[in-house]
Amino acid sequence: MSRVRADLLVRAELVLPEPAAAPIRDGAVAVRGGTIAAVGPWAEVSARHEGARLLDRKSGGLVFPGLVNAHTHAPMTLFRGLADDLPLKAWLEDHIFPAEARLTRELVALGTELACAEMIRCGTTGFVDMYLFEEEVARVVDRVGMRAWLGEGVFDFPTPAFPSGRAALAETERLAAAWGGHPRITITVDPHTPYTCAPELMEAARDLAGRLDLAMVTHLAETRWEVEEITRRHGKTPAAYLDALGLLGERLLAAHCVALTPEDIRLLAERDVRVAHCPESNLKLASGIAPVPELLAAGVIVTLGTDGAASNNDLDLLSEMDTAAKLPKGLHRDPTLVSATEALAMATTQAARALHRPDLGRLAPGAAADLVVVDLDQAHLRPCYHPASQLVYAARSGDVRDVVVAGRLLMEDRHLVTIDETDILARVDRAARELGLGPA
Ligand SMILES: CSC[C@H]1O[C@@H](n2cnc3c(O)ncnc32)[C@H](O)[C@@H]1O
Ligand SMILES: [Zn+2]
Repeated sequence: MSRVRADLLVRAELVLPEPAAAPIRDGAVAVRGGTIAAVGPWAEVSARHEGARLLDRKSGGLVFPGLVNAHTHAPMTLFRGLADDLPLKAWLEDHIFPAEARLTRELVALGTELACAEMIRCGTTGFVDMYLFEEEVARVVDRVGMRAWLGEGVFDFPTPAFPSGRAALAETERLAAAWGGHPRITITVDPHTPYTCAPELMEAARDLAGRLDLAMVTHLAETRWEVEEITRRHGKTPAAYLDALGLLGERLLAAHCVALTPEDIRLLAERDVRVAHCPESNLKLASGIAPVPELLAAGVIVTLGTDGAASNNDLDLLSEMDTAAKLPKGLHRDPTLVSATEALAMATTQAARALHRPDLGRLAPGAAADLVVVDLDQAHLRPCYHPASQLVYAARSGDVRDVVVAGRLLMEDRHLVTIDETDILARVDRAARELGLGPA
């Protein structure tokens, strides 16, 4: 039988095609032209495919779908550890906004490259980002090879990037035209929050997203303060307020969703809004704990995000999955809530559903070739009864050995292929000193 040519063959001790699937022992993934050509036992896949390259991880390799960070602010790596142990409002208004006033395009690019290095090392292949000078984020993502959904942050006040929310929306339209058709980059419309955007700006964002058929990203119901403030201004909860403005729908990915009423949860489910749960950021800023079991029971698609590195303080989805799985167990004293499989699904298959990309989040013929190899040959990862359990409850970022996005190796044997990490670390330290934000 003649064999089909593949660009890359990955052989592994275990292949986990999707969170709830049975793992394939001595399995393989064949990659051709950025997509997956075959997944199955090595004997079958290698009988039908010859690979230009073989990544042989038969000894200790666990292959699984790449993780998607559904909510972050990548360039905020530059502000990691700058203002800890504060509540959201003081953190943002007294520390982060003043620091962001000093941002330049170059700093945003630098912070993004640092973020990409960190995320790839943690098994993340794609991320959803909202920030300032987002074109710089796009340029770095294009060069580094990750997958991303990127939106210029829209505020109702001037930022170093744009003088007004309207100007930021105009930039969004320009970005959508400039990056439309890119194989890995998708532009989104990103009004910041219900309390930093006036109703008219929210409506303009909604109209732009509808006209260009783009997804929207916003922060929603992050704190009790936000609920009180929006109720005072508009007489409604933030979710009901956005619904009255026509923003709630399957187009919207809403980050946080901590301070929700039972009616809000029903509304989000009815409108098919997608939620990016950010448990570690919510804990650190003392915002509270999102009602994830209730959202899941109502049928809401829940994904997982780290938020920015200034509120987390890392971009590690492996530890975020661990937190997401344990938090509801402790809160409700119920160990059955959010299983390891469900937590892994939030970062893979559910993220794909939330982002309207059925070709992501699983390893199957025709799916995008975004995959990760973890090295199981370590004391804290043996024995391996359930791969999903290992990934959620035991794996750490240093265990990630290889990362492939759209068929391209971005990390091979723990070496970042598309990022000069030594150079980035040196430049980041220099930039942090020059920014002069830390202690004197
Ligand atoms: C409009 S660009 C993004 C904007 O969001 C800020 N930000 C970071 N984390 C949070 C959060 O948890 N809630 C609200 N806003 C946040 C970031 O600093 C940028 O200014
Ligand atoms: Zn955020």
